[in-house]
Amino acid sequence: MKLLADENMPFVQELFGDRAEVVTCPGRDLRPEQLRDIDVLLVRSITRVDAALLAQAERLSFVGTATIGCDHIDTDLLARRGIAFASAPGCNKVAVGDYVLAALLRVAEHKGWALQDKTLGVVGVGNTGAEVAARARALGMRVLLCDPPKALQKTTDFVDLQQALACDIVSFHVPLTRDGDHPTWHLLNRHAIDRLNGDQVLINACRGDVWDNQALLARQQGKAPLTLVMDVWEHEPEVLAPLVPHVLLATPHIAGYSLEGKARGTFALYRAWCEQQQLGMQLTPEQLLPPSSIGTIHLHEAPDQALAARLVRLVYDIEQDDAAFRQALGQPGFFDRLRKQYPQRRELGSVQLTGLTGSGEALGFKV
Ligand SMILES: NC(=O)C1=CN([C@@H]2O[C@H](COP(=O)(O)OP(=O)(O)OC[C@H]3O[C@@H](n4cnc5c(N)ncnc54)[C@H](O)[C@@H]3O)[C@@H](O)[C@H]2O)C=CC1
Ligand SMILES: O=C(O)C(=O)[C@H](O)COP(=O)(O)O
Repeated sequence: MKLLADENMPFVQELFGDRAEVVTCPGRDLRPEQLRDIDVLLVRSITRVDAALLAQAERLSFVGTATIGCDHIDTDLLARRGIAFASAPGCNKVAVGDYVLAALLRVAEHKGWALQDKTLGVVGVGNTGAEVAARARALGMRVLLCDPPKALQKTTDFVDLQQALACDIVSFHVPLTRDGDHPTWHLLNRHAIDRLNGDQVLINACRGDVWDNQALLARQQGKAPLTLVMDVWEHEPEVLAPLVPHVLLATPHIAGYSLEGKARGTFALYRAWCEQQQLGMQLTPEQLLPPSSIGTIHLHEAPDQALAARLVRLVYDIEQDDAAFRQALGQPGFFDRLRKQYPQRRELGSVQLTGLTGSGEALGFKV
């Protein structure tokens, strides 16, 4: 049994190594001939799995992506060819929650805002969007939810996109889709961008193509620029460089890059593959993770916005990611290099709060 995995996927050897010969490679450059003798293919979001890539993959019986998004996989093709497929829904939703929480706190500092007076619109209320909504409520924000596919099921109160786009801060958490009843490609188009006011904040931690980046650049070069947080970019790994100086926080598609999130991603594929092979699992995700270097923090006051910002920064400093991005921008291959060499990042939940913990748990910490 031969397994080929993206080199940026941790714990593959630990999980699969006893049962398969594991080889790794850069996911962006995978070529059809490399799949000739491969039984199991494990990828991340940068590998397009389509007819061209699988043209010589005659032995392939399992494809897994250690990601939430699946827009890079031709799942119909896999089904037609009888190749089992697994993704990792929700694997890094906590990391995305941590990222957006850190972004909200930085935005508030930048604008001098008390977040409890502000409204957040969440566009796409699945695993990551719900996580973000919960963190924002813990900060005392009013949260409006926009999810037309879910609104059809009427499970809770939803607003339409126009209402969501009227919020002080709008955070996007939709899959990238180009057709169907609710396509998300350029959901934030020129028309929507033109209707926003200059005091508003937009966050994109889902897929770059959900926002029209050229239209945003035109807006940012005008009289009333928006405050932008961008983890994802149209045409990655390319970035519309002139847009970057107009972005408050710019990062290279790492919102989901906690160690825990990556471990859960690989583990989800391990579980699916074990089920397909009718094998028992030899490890749990917890066994893969080292202890957090911070450990426990004792609080003498319940976290308000300022203390929350300090606590979050101790565990995840989003400004460091932004600074690394700006420093490397323009260097050849900078986007993928930053992702490949991304420092080990732990989730807020790896830190235990004791004492006056207040909303600590809802913010994502362990209490
Ligand atoms: N930047 C990063 O590192 C990460 C990015 N992602 C991206 O975020 C996306 C969302 O992740 P999850 O929340 O886990 O997915 P999910 O599938 O749990 O939720 C997506 C939600 O979006 C809703 N939706 C679909 N079309 C919509 C539309 N036109 N308007 C409003 N809502 C719409 C769906 O009904 C669903 O509730 C993923 O598909 C992935 O592309 C996910 C993880 C990390
Ligand atoms: O899970 C997703 O969907 C993501 O966007 C991933 O967190 C991105 O990571 P890579 O697969 O691009 O390494």
